[in-house]
Amino acid sequence: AQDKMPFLQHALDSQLESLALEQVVPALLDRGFFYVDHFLGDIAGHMVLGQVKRMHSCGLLNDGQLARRSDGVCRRSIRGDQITWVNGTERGSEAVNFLLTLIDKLISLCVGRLGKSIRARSKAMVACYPGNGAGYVKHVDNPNADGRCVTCIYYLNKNWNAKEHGGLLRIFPEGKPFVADIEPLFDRLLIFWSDRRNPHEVQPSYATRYAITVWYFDSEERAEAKRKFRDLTANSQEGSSP
Ligand SMILES: Cc1cc(NC(=O)CCC(=O)O)nc(C)c1Br
Ligand SMILES: [Fe+3]
Repeated sequence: AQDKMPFLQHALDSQLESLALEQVVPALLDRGFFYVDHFLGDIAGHMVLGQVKRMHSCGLLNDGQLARRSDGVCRRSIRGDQITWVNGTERGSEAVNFLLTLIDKLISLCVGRLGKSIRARSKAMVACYPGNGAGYVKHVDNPNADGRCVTCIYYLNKNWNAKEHGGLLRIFPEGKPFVADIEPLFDRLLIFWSDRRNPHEVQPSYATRYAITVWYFDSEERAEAKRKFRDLTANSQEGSSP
């Protein structure tokens, strides 16, 4: 089927393959995170940005869901992003879908060498920090083996200047004497282990800050997490019946 593939598609695939094998895998194994600029290229990148802006302008991005405290106070300051979840098949998210297929290809090219069996991912979370100084407190994406093993974030912010706009993603690599400050630049793809190796925070943002995140599941860990969850709810059922 290779010879049937148009030249461009073939060239694209081999570019992704060398990105995966020569850059992503070594960086993830050595440092635990990696980012690449110009992932889609200007034209496709702008198409994704346009679709995200349209989602934002038609009010699709709601305030990030927060577990309400017992006193009902919603810690808006903890998480200031507005989000929506897309799977890419919705009308108006075709460019987002194209992005997701490329990230899927890139990750699938890496998994063999990462010693992980990644066969599934979350839907895509489209996030917007409105630029009112909101950020996201330091946290670990997957602190308790819920199955998420790799976090991929695609940034969409043209002419971002952290000195003026803040909004840095600061990663605190576990056990390392340094932090990594990553600017949320247009057409930048960031990949990192979702577990305790990479606590991270979004510093207060003073301009509109868009990002699209997907989480890839390690199938063993995911199955184990589901089993634990089933037991948990099963027990709680027993507990509740008189
Ligand atoms: C919903 C949700 C969002 C995020 N987002 C970030 O960490 C921000 C990354 C960035 O925009 O640079 N993390 C978790 C663990 C959950 Br859950
Ligand atoms: Fe996070």
